[in-house]
Amino acid sequence: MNELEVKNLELVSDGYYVPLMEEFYTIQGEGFHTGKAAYFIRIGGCDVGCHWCDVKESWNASLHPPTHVNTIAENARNHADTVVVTGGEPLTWNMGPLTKALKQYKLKIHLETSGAYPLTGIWDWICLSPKKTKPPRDEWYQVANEVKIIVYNRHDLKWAEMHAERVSKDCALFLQPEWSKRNEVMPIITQYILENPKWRISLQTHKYIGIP
Ligand SMILES: C[S@@+](CC[C@H](N)C(=O)[O-])C[C@H]1O[C@@H](n2cnc3c(N)ncnc32)[C@H](O)[C@@H]1O
Ligand SMILES: Nc1nc2[nH]cc(C(=O)O)c2c(=O)[nH]1
Ligand code: SF4
Ligand SMILES: [Mg+2]
Repeated sequence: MNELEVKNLELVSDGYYVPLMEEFYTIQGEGFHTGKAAYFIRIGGCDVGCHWCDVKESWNASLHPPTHVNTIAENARNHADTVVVTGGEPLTWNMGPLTKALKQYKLKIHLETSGAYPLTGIWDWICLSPKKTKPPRDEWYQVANEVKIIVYNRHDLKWAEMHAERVSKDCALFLQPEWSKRNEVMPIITQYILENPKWRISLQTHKYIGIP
């Protein structure tokens, strides 16, 4: 690490600054809230290591500028009443300060997480997307509002059921094709949902319509 990278990591250590990769106003493309306008806040830093991750540029936190949570909240308030905090893995960092700053403006705060790290922050909606390389910590199962399993092959359906058994009874259950395997896994998913209708399909609709 060079001097600048070390300095950046020092700034983000308490959660008042976060490594901000990008922020953008778009339409939620996945899961329960698909189709809803939202302001996305993408935070850098992740060492979960999914080989098919579609934002690998987010992984190295020190490449993304430490940004004060009040600046992020100020930007967000001008766009939509819902923000989606994603990454990277946002829970790499203490999410207390960022969620508190967003709440000043009465924004609804949605989270995309793997659940690999401790729960911090105040959330209105939690999408838990478990990963085999670093499975969710116990505390995430009771608070997840939806679980979204990425299906890369047939074995992921067994993996999906393991998580379905652990979430609350109101938790919505989604199977989402891994993007590069979508043509192969779509028939497997559709057949599985017809036989197991507690599951729903989640497509990455933003990729089909060509928006961020
Ligand atoms: C990029 S991740 C960031 C948030 C967090 N690290 C996580 O994995 O939940 C956002 C969502 O995209 C999903 N995702 C990432 N790469 C994907 C891919 N190649 N195909 C389908 N979904 C993908 C993740 O499972 C997660 O639900
Ligand atoms: N439109 C849109 N919807 C999304 N839902 C989850 C996303 C993510 O990368 O976390 C995402 C994304 O990157 N774009
Ligand atoms: S946990 Fe999320 S951001 Fe991290 S590698 Fe996996 S999909 Fe990508
Ligand atoms: Mg995405």
